[in-house]
Amino acid sequence: MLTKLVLRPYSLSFTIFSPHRFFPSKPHILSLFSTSTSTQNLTLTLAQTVSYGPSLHKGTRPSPQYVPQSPLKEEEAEEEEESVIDEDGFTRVFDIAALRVPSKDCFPLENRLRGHLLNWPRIRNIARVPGDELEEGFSKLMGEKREIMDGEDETSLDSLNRRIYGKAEGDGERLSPVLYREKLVKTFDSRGFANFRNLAKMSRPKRKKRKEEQEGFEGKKERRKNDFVMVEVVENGEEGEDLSGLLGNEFKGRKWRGSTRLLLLDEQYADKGVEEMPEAIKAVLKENSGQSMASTFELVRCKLTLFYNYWQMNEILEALLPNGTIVPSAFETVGHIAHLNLRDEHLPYKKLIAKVVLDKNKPKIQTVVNKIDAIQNDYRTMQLEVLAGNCSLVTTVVENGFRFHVDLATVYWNSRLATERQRLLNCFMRNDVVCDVFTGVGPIAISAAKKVKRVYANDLNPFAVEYLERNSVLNKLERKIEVFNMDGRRFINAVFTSQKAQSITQVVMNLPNDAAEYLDAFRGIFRKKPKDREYTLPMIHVYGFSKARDPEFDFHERISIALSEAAVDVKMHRVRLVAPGKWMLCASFILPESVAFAKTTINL
Ligand SMILES: C[S@@+](CC[C@H](N)C(=O)[O-])C[C@H]1O[C@@H](n2cnc3c(N)ncnc32)[C@H](O)[C@@H]1O
Repeated sequence: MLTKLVLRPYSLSFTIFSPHRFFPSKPHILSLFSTSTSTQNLTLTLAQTVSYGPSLHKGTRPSPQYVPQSPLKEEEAEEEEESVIDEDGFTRVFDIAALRVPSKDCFPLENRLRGHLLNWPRIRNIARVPGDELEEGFSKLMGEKREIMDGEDETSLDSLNRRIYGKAEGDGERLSPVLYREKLVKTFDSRGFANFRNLAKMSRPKRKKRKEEQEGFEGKKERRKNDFVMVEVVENGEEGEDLSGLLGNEFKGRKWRGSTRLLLLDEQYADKGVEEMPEAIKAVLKENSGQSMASTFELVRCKLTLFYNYWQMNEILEALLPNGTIVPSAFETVGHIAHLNLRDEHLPYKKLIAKVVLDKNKPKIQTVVNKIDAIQNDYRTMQLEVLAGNCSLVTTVVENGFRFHVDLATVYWNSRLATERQRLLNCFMRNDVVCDVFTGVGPIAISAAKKVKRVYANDLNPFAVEYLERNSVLNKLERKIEVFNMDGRRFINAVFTSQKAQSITQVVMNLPNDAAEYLDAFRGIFRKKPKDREYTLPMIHVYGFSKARDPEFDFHERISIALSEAAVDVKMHRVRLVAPGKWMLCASFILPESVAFAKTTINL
């Protein structure tokens, strides 16, 4: 139990501090956590002592301009048209240590230091250092430089110097633009502008860059759209003056290092010096410094920034929802639609929850809906409210290799029945003829059509029938499916009193609320047929719900009553628990001869 508390540090801080940080009134930008330094420090201290890995309650916030906002009252939340999440409020900066090494040495070292590297979810423990990539030709020269340092070849040093410093400008190679700028900077003094008239122009940021800077917050947002992590080296101020104004941010610091990589070290080494590092790291540094006079490995301090995109859905919702609220963690998906089933306590925050679900599951999820009411109508369609994303409820679902177009506004679909449909399909043989009485958009009928001889598929809902026809064509099975649009009882009567009856071997009745009561339609269906001939009596698969203590017994009773037959040999299968104590069952049995040839029939 203690561990659970420890893993949820936010609950500690929420209990201790005022909840006013979570829900602002208008404007509708939702932020989290107070910025009060003492609060933050205490939160950090608590969090840091109790958990490993990144957390919204650890690290620091990058911007000091954060303004705490007043709580969002429930009435206001209900009025809310659209929730906008303050994504910047989720940015956290972590101080970590890293070994900066030449890129070519990186992978062997990664293997060697594996146990000491940062092991945070979704964070690569190797990071690039922007702006230190080296041109191919130049890296050759760098190679030569090392040789020279070992005292092997002096002419290469000359060539390198000429290239870097323009020592023999005019007689040497042309300087690269970067090196040329570097040279200018070195010779720049208070009279610099007189000597180098173009220098001011060169150091002025390009128009596009300037525009981005002016846009500030907006510009940054654009840059971060798909980013979730950023690693920056914290340059040592003593190393040299900051030339970024002249040379651009990429050339901050004057040391030219060539292509390097950062091996991010475990968070426990964040503030440790070389002496406090584990032996493995010390050994690597020692070996390297022994190899040449200028050590190429160095221990550096880094800032690792995690953005809104990094945090998972539950982390964001835990931070945003009031303390004690159960965080909605699961949802069903139907094609591009995420289907929530929110509790009453979530309703004031429904748009906010939907926005997070959308953000965290894009691009697969494009629309987030919530079920407004229990399914009550004849067509078993759901009353849905679109909470986020596009409003289209028409989508395409792929199930067991078949594609189905569905419009959740007008037809029934339940992805949770996929396994059951597959189980049923496994019961069918090549020679079967299947009769699907409550077919919907055809998930059973269409997949069966691929396997069996023929399918008769029926539904009362004209929209479902339209989609069934479309889906038959979409899956190139329209020739094997005959479609009907009538009430289930009439349909049973119509097919079993026609020539088709001879061939039908399987009947599927998937309308769990009422299907058992439709079984009376089978009474007397063969009564007009000569008794001396042989008939195939179909296997019926009928679905039903039961809340009884013995659901099988209860459902069996209902079937017997509907068939007016005391004992029926039934095979029961529990499909799934649809609610606490409520089972969905499938009963399979061969239609009893006494029922098929009964003299009494129902009135249609
Ligand atoms: C639970 S859905 C099952 C659909 C399909 N078998 C599936 O697995 O997705 C029940 C279907 O029965 C249809 N239905 C409801 N009452 C009906 C009736 N009296 N006659 C025929 N179809 C009916 C509904 O329109 C709905 O498509």
